[in-house]
Amino acid sequence: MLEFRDTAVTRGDFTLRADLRVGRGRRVAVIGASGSGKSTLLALVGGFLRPDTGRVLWDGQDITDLPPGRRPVSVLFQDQNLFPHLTVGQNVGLGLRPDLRLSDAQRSRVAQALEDVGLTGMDTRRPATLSGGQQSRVALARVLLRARPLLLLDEPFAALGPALKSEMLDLLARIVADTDATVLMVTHDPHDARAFAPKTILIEDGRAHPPVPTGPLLDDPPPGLRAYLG
Ligand SMILES: Nc1ncnc2c1ncn2[C@@H]1O[C@H](COP(=O)(O)OP(=O)(O)OP(=O)(O)O)[C@@H](O)[C@H]1O
Repeated sequence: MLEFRDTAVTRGDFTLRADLRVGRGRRVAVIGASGSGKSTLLALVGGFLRPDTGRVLWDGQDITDLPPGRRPVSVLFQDQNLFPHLTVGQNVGLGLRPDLRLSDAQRSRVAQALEDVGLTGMDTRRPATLSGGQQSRVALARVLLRARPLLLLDEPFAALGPALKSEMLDLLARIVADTDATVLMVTHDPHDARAFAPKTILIEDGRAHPPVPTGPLLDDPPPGLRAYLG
């Protein structure tokens, strides 16, 4: 379980507060107006920001003071962070070893991850020679290989068209179900939230609210969220 315990962080004149729990293996959307603090919430989990007060816990263990690399977390941002000079296989292999000195068994795992995301045989290509959707798959394969229990997604597929985006969300949901990962996904798109996340954390007026069922929240949104969703 992921737990924010009376957590608060201030950035400039903005303060975000969170006191909530997300169960293991749950998929949760994070929704709120622009500038409401969605990326800030994820940064507290990833360890890119430290709270001014309160604690962040994973499975009862206090991770507040752990640096990002020692947290049980992997992150997928919109900018997929693929290295252009490395091949697809190497980009994925980075999920296992940053120095890319992979054993034969690790190479097999890279090949398997590429197969899982539908990119069999593409391991020697460079990212620039792939479509946007294929590049997203490479980034997803790398995240899968890291196999961390907590997955943070910040508008990961926003640059893709609607059909491709929904295909990627389906793929992600299948893979997440297999791995029992806990997922927090920032999205501006209510369709994505409904399709992917049974529950949603609403961020409003400087507060991240405990997760509530996504459908009812979006069917009858509070005024601020209604204005934002249009
Ligand atoms: N480095 C910073 N210094 C000062 N204030 C910051 C900094 N980064 C973010 N903020 C402020 O924190 C607030 C929350 O930002 P955050 O990026 O978490 O919002 P968001 O909900 O992810 O927004 P968006 O949907 O536009 O990406 C904003 O009001 C922003 O101005």
